Amino acid sequence: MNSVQKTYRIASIPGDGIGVEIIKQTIRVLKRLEELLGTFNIEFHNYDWSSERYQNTGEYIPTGGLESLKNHDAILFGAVGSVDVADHISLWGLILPIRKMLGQYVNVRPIRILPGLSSPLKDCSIEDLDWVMIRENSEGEYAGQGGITHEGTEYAIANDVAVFTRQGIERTMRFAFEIALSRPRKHLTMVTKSNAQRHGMVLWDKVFHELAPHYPEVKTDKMLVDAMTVRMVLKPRSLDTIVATNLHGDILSDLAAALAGSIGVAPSSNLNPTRQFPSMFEPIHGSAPDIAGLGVANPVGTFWCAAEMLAWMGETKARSSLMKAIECVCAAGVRTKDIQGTSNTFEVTEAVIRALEKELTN
Ligand SMILES: NC(=O)C1=CN([C@@H]2O[C@H](COP(=O)(O)OP(=O)(O)OC[C@H]3O[C@@H](n4cnc5c(N)ncnc54)[C@H](O)[C@@H]3O)[C@@H](O)[C@H]2O)C=CC1
Ligand SMILES: CC(=O)C(=O)O
Ligand SMILES: [K+]
Ligand SMILES: [Mn+2]
Repeated sequence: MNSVQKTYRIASIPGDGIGVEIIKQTIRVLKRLEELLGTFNIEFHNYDWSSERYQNTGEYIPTGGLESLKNHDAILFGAVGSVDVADHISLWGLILPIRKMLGQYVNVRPIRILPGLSSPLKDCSIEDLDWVMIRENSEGEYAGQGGITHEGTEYAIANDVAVFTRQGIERTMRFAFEIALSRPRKHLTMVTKSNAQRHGMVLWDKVFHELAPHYPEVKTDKMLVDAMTVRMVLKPRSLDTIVATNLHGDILSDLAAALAGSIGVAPSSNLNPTRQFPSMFEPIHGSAPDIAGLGVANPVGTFWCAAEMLAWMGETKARSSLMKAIECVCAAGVRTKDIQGTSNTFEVTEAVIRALEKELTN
């Protein structure tokens, strides 16, 4: 080992359900990649923040936990959610505080049809679906403001207040314009529901139209979210980079993943573009209680996350090696059931490790 090599400190938070299974396998892949390349070291620090921990101790994140995360280069996250804990408790106990408190204000969700996979859309080729969704990740519909009055009575009244700030919108959109600019087609589609929601969404539209002239090379258009679902299904090729609010981006990215073959292959990067605090990389899917513990979860989305994490840390060669290995394994037909295969999580992982070995030891 070369002592001047860069060592990355990665916090790993497997969480719940299949999160535990896929993070374990992703760490195996990253460790092998580190050995094969020999150009950097990765130090993993495991955090047992889960619903089980919550049930035992009353908290997901212990006192000082968020501070300790800050002392890392990146965070690798699985999923949170358990049948034993209400979903709003688990989300607000773990994943949402990390995104908010670490300033991870954009969620970048690239999606395309990996080699060997197919879209459920008829006649949709690999070239037809290649998108990056930029989701606002710290406010909007998931701001967390609201409350309930007369709880438990027939007069119960509850509200969730969506919060849109000019700064929050603008920083997300600038990021989206930059991503659009970096892609060959330089096309950005902005999504809202500014016909029915007449304040926050209208501000969102306004900021977009103000910023567009500052990016003259980027072709822009605007969609209402309902019609956007139709366009994604019927005219996938007409889309490239997409920017949407927290809720819309959440929903549309699950649809995007399904259109590209499976929710199990889709990655997401919760980025703090200022780099003041670490960014967090997690597959877009949840803890999948219906298949948890069976060893059949698709690990590809989390492997792709690991590739994005390496790129974020500047390891572009490691990223391309890992993506190549993932694509090779998908193309060769070593796939889990959700993408029409018969292999399990471990077998797909082994195949990716073998592909890396083949690629990097010649
Ligand atoms: N960021 C996070 O940690 C997220 C957490 N959740 C939580 O996860 C729990 C389950 O949520 P659901 O709505 O069921 O969404 P989900 O994404 O966990 O599962 C939806 C469907 O996709 C399948 N699926 C998901 N990932 C897969 C993979 N890697 N391989 C093969 N199949 C896969 C599942 O088996 C299930 O049928 C809930 O508690 C929810 O709150 C949901 C989304 C994101
Ligand atoms: C919570 C959730 O569904 C997501 O971040 O995608
Ligand atoms: K996740
Ligand atoms: Mn989601």
